[in-house]
Amino acid sequence: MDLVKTIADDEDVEEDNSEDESDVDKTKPSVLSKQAKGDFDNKFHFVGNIDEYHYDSWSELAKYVKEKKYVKRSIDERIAASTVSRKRQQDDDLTMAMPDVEVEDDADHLMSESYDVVSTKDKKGKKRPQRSGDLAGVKVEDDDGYFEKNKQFGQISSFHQMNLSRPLLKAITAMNFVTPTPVQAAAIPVGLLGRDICGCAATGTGKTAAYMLPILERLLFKPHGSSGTAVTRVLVLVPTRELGVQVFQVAKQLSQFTRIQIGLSVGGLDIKAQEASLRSNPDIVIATPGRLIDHIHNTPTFHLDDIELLILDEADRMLDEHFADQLNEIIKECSPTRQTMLFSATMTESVEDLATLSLKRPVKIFIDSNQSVAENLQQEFIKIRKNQENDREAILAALLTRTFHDHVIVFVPTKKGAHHLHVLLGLLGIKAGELHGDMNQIERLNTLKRFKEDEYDVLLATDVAARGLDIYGVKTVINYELPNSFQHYIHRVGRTARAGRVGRSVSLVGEKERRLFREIIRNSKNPVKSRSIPSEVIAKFKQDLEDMSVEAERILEEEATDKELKRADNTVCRADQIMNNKEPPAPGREWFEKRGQKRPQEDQPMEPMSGRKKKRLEDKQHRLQKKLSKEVHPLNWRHQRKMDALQKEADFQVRCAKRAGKQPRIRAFNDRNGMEDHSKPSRSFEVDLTNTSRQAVKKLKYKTTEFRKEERQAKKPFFGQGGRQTRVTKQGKKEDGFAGKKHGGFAGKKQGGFGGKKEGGFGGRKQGGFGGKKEGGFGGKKEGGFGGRKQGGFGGRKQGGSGGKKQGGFHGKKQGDP
Ligand SMILES: Nc1ncnc2c1ncn2[C@@H]1O[C@H](COP(=O)(O)OP(=O)(O)OP(=O)(O)O)[C@@H](O)[C@H]1O
Repeated sequence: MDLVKTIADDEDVEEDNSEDESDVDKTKPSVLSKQAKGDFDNKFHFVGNIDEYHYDSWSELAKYVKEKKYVKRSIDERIAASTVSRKRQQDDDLTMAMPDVEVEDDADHLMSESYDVVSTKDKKGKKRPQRSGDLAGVKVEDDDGYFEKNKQFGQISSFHQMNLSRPLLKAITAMNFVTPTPVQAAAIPVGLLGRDICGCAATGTGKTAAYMLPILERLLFKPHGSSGTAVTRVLVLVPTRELGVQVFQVAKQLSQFTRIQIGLSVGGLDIKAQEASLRSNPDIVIATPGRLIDHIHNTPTFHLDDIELLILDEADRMLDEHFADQLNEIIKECSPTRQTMLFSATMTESVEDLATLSLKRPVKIFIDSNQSVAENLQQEFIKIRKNQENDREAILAALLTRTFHDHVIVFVPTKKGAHHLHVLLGLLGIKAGELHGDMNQIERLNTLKRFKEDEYDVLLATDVAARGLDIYGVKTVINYELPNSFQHYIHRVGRTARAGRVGRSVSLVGEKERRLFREIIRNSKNPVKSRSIPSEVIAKFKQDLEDMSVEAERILEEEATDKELKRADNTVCRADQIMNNKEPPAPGREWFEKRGQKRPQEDQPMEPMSGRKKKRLEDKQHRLQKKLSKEVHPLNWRHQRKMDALQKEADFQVRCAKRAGKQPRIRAFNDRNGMEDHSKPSRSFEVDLTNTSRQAVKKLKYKTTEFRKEERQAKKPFFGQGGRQTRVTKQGKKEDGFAGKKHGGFAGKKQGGFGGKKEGGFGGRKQGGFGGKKEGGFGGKKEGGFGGRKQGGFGGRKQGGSGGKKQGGFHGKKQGDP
């Protein structure tokens, strides 16, 4: 019998400290073991080097980027080609001129930055603000009782005190985060408690990790939603695409040792890849409002019903960008029992309103209202005098060539300006990239990637990069011109000196920007510096740039021509597709706002509509349908329109022919048409007969004469060479007649008559009678008779007969008979 062997006292026992994981698992409660299986990556292995932990989040992003094959040469390629040919030309010139002499550049000394004068500008009579407490400048507000005070705040000084799971702590170490930043120390414990947060912290203080860590911890602690199936439980809303991509990368890095799924839904990236990702219901979705609404409406199985955590990042910017309606729509779609965290760099009134609407008894964490620049930012300013405005390019070139060589972001006011500077600096040999709204999202992301990976030394950007962008190691921010407001300035210079690192900003200040300059000085805690570049250096760079301006123009023109050609090519391709494509195009994506029109919200009861309003709406729908059918089936639509016109004409002819075959009706005059009393219409005939007053007799006589005239006219032949009557009867005055005057008639061939083509009658086109378009009789449009529009007879509008408006007969307004 195999008994368990006991160990003898003198026996040597080999020490085995390793735990048998499977045994431990068996002793664990089932929920925990399930969690362990689900959350820890079984393929995980320890690595020897900490650098190996660093996660390449760009590769994760690759699936959302659909690379297009661009035929056109990139601007960098053009600059490189030009530089090579210029250098070759210069070498040739030099060899031809002085074959054996070594040339020393006289201007070499100008390249040394030691010639620049940098002086400190001290503020008069202003004391530096005092730091108070351990975490300077951090406040937890309890202003009006709506926000609750965070009692734990200030007690936490390390991530290990926060009860975070091991995979998260490991990721934090891998990202080289040693101690939490103030906003993280304050927000993470509150977030873990499941409380709503309204956070306000300056730019670059680590807000992303402050909300992402509690999210990840919650997902690890409670792996699946209440239903047990994969559902999207966390939604992070950000205002810009770049920020979305960045938050996605941070989230990926923090969750690298877990199995948490993260999806990205931002504009400009491949929509199909996003749809595929969202259909699998990732745990976290990071989105910009517009694209998210698109997916809610158009991606099957994707919805926000199971959202447990909603994050509104950079809320002030979202409200600035007029996302308010979209935000409301999204917030309404989320479950009302969710936890919400709102973060904003500034606490504006509209942000407070949003907080009141979307948060429940939030804890307000107020670190800094972003009213000053980072403590370790060195601010420098270069004065540009009125006559020096044209020197900005030369000054920038001097700064980038002599002083700030790499990791520089230059903020330029316009997209065009950024592009122009890209070419100029490129020709000077500076490795620069541009980032602005004229580029598509893929180009923008590529530029960012190349700047982050040190392929570019300088990033020329518009304000699109001013907020939220976190690029590791940016040493200098240069403001080519100061922005419009102090807030914008803080955001721009906040791209450097982030998370405790040092940085420098250099701003070119013109005469018109002096007011903002003074405001910056007033608000700066540290003394600022003034830099002046010697005039000979500026002159040298000005000359260099001037020499290159022709080449720069040529490159820009060449690029513009290429673009134009490409556009024309695209137009031809599209036209070709439309011509060849018989199939109706696939139905467009549904969207809640189209061309400024808001889609009626399903969850709101429709207001009762008045009859006129309803009619107008129906008409509009009808018109839209017509337009749509035109867009979708252009050929069918044209055919339909022709058929409608023919049908109308045929109906009209039938009606007229019927009328022509009948004797005109003898009617009593209805005094309702005259100026009589409208209140007693029914007995007017009797009244007329019995009324023996002088006025009544006169009137009756007049009417009888008129009636006889009409009768006589009616007896005249309707067909035949008719033409318009010179003497006008009931229908017209001078030029009209019932069946056209000169060229009219019902059946004329050339000059009137039925079916005449040129000057015909019935159906005549130009001067015809019945149905004639221009000078026709019956139905003529311009000078026709019956139905003529301008000078026509019956129904003519201008000088027509019966129904003519201006000089018409029966209903004529101006010169017609009654
Ligand atoms: N605890 C930490 N220790 C060290 N670095 C950190 C820590 N937390 C965040 N960082 C780093 O600080 C930088 C700024 O973080 P983040 O982008 O989250 O700031 P932010 O407040 O969201 O800024 P912005 O308002 O500009 O978007 C990042 O590079 C991040 O890696």
